[in-house]
Amino acid sequence: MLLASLLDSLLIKQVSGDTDKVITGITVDSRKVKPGNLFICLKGFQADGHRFACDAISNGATALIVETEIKDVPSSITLVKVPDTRRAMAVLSDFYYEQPSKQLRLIGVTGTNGKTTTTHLIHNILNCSGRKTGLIGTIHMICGDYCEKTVNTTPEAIDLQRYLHKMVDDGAQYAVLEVSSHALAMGRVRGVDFNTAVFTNLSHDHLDYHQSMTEYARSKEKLFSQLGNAYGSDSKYAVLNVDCETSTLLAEATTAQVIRYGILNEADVRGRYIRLHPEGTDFVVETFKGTFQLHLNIPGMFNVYNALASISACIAENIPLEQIKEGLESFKGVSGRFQPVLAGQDFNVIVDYAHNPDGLENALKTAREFTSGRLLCVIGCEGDRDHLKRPIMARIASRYSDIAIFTSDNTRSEDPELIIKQMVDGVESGLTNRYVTIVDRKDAIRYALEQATKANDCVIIAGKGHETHQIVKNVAISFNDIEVAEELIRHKLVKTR
Ligand SMILES: CC(=O)N[C@H]1[C@@H](OP(=O)(O)OP(=O)(O)OC[C@H]2O[C@@H](n3ccc(=O)[nH]c3=O)[C@H](O)[C@@H]2O)O[C@H](CO)[C@@H](O)[C@@H]1O[C@H](C)C(=O)N[C@@H](C)C(=O)N[C@H](CCC(=O)O)C(=O)O
Ligand SMILES: Nc1ncnc2c1ncn2[C@@H]1O[C@H](COP(=O)(O)OP(=O)(O)OP(=O)(O)O)[C@@H](O)[C@H]1O
Repeated sequence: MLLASLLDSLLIKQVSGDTDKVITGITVDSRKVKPGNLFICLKGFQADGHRFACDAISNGATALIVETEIKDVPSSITLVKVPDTRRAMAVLSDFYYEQPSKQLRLIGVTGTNGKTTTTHLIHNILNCSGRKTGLIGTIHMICGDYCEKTVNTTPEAIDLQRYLHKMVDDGAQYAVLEVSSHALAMGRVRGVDFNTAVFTNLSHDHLDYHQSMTEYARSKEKLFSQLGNAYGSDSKYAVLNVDCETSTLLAEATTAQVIRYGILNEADVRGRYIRLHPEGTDFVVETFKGTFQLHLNIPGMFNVYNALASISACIAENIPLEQIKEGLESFKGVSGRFQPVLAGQDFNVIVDYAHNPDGLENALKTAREFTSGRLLCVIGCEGDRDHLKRPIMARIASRYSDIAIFTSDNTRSEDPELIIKQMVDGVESGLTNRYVTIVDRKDAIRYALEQATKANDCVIIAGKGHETHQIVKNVAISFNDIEVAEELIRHKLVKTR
């Protein structure tokens, strides 16, 4: 694309140098620059991208977007100064990739918990009903047979627009996206034209980044206030959880039509007569379009909410109820979300991605529903992330399980022992016999599995779900809870036979 026409999309800029040149791609990472690329200098959390301008030029960048002055730039390099490079990145990427969100029906899902599950449910319903749909989220970006691992829940604008463009190229009609609060606060989805925005819930998390729950809620609000603003166009829907009080704020923030779902309160889409069992859930779905009986293959009350959210989003998209039911009933779950480990043992082992207080409490309460024996919980708290949730999560783990094993989880630059100590501080005084501390995660899992002796015992390994690494001293080490548990169970079985 010609640089001059790309720059037309930016309202405020100061340009020096030639704009009559072809841009071969846009990037924010000097290490990924290819000849002819436009390099955008972003101020990050650890580094300032302006510092890498020279590296970008050495790797072949022919134009730079900057926010602050940089010196010694060769005259052959076009320099474009803007007030905010992050905003410019979103606008340029949207334009460079031919505004793909305008060519797809886009459903965005936000909330503290349930984004990955709900997006996968919606994705399954739409694809099963013959509507080609792409997905972008914490685990991966998928479109048809194509799958790419993702780094962030919601990618930076450049990657996000590239993924959407690929979906358009592949003939997708829909895209379903996880929209994190970080992404909303940083403008990663600026200019993205959502048709439907879904809210799951809001509870304590990410307070290292958002500072307060009010600020956290305000960033979620952006998705709903943005609805209908970008490109205007036809009807937009806000799908809100009526049992979560933040929904009131979101309903006030949006001009879109609201569809409310829930269990406890009156709603447009409501779950009734719920029967929970270890392998799943049965319930009746009452909607303004009709009522149907549903069997879900994923357990837990929280998954009833996720299903209701996905039903509401699909109703907003005019999908017939029979097709919604079919898509939900054929859904087998998401990797690392309340995933049973089946390695020949007679007790239950579950790997779950619960990594905040509400998620952990839900996971433990769900496990308790079908555990008449001992419930053991392996749990750690991440380093360099929200310190405040550490004692709360330990309190929940020791309250709802018979033995909580406090261990490490992506400790990053922090001392694992110190994180565990901060967790222990949260255990209620009467429950100090309910926990042990084992720093090494594999040893912690081994201990939990050794404690499970009866068929009605259950081990829940929480926090890392599908992840395939542990970040220790800022270095990623290969580690997967499911594989580790399987290996240890087989070893235990060999020993006991
Ligand atoms: C805190 C945060 O959001 N960090 C994100 C950020 O990294 P950063 O700011 O540290 O980047 P940096 O290392 O300071 O670099 C600054 C700039 O210099 C560039 N650079 C850097 C080095 C170099 O040699 N050359 C170069 O050009 C970088 O590409 C970047 O543009 O930019 C990276 C690239 O886009 C992101 O992958 C990274 O997300 C990290 C992995 C992260 O953990 N983010 C979390 C907080 C996050 O965003 N989470 C939410 C989900 C939360 C949830 O719901 O659970 C998400 O959407 O993922
Ligand atoms: N609706 C819900 N309400 C509360 N907890 C939930 C809900 N759905 C899932 N959980 C819990 O949260 C964990 C993570 O679920 P999921 O991956 O779907 O959420 P997420 O919002 O995508 O999380 P992240 O953005 O961190 O990836 C699950 O393993 C489960 O323990």
